[in-house]
Amino acid sequence: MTNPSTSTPVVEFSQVSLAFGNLKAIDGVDFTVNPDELFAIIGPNGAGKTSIFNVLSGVYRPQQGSVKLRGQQLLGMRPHKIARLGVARTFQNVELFANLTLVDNLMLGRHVKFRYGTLAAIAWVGPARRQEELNRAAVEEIIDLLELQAWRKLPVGLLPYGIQKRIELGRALAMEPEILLLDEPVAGMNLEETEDTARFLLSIRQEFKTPMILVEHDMSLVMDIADRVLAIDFGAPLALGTPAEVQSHPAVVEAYLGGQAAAPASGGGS
Ligand SMILES: Nc1ncnc2c1ncn2[C@@H]1O[C@H](COP(=O)(O)OP(=O)(O)OP(=O)(O)O)[C@@H](O)[C@H]1O
Repeated sequence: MTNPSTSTPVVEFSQVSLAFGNLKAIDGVDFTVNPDELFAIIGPNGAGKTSIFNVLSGVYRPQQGSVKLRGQQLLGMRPHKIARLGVARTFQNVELFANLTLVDNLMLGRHVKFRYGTLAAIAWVGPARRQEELNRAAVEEIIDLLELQAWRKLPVGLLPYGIQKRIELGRALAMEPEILLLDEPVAGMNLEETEDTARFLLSIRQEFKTPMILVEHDMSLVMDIADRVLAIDFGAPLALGTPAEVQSHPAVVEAYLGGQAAAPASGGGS
């Protein structure tokens, strides 16, 4: 596409370093995420993947570097402001309102982004009413896309784990994010649930064109669906490229397997 707004990177993460005392959680990490891109970050336990998400969402403030969302500097902004600008996130552990239903959880995702004046909301007039109709339509579209129709009635805390993870994905999507951060979306899932999740992530990209950053230990998922992969270890970048390039990169092989065999294999426990 030639439209400049679509060729500008959505995320520019430049020379970011973050230390806790002597421990370098992120050490000179650089990457960009392009519109429509499904970008993955891999690395052994403690490599710094969640810290990168925490920097992107404003939870951690790095000592060095720059983090831009569509050209706008995010460093120094509070997490709720960054969320409202369009950085949405799912967590390693499901974080939903357990007593609320699917629709209410998704509507809360909308309300993070699309607020209106308190008076208008109380009086339920004009823009507030119109916005709420739009919110509801958007939520129904997500329920259809993620095939969640069967799970409308019960509080989400009573639903199977894999469904809760899917609802959490739906809630992040309900914010119509500029970028979706997915922290181990298939952790704890069986093979069928993992394959479903891969399918839903590809559908999200196709239908909503939402750029995503995926942090995941399941290498077969990353290799199957990511456009580009960044591998890190001890906070520092090891390799950046297509899944095939990164999988066979000597530094990546060394980090995962001590150089004894070829490439991060499929399955967890990386
Ligand atoms: N708030 C903190 N205070 C001190 N150290 C921290 C903090 N957050 C992260 N770290 C450390 O920074 C390093 C990177 O942690 P991080 O959670 O980002 O790794 P990760 O790649 O996400 O690991 P995992 O795959 O196990 O989730 C680790 O050594 C971790 O102990």
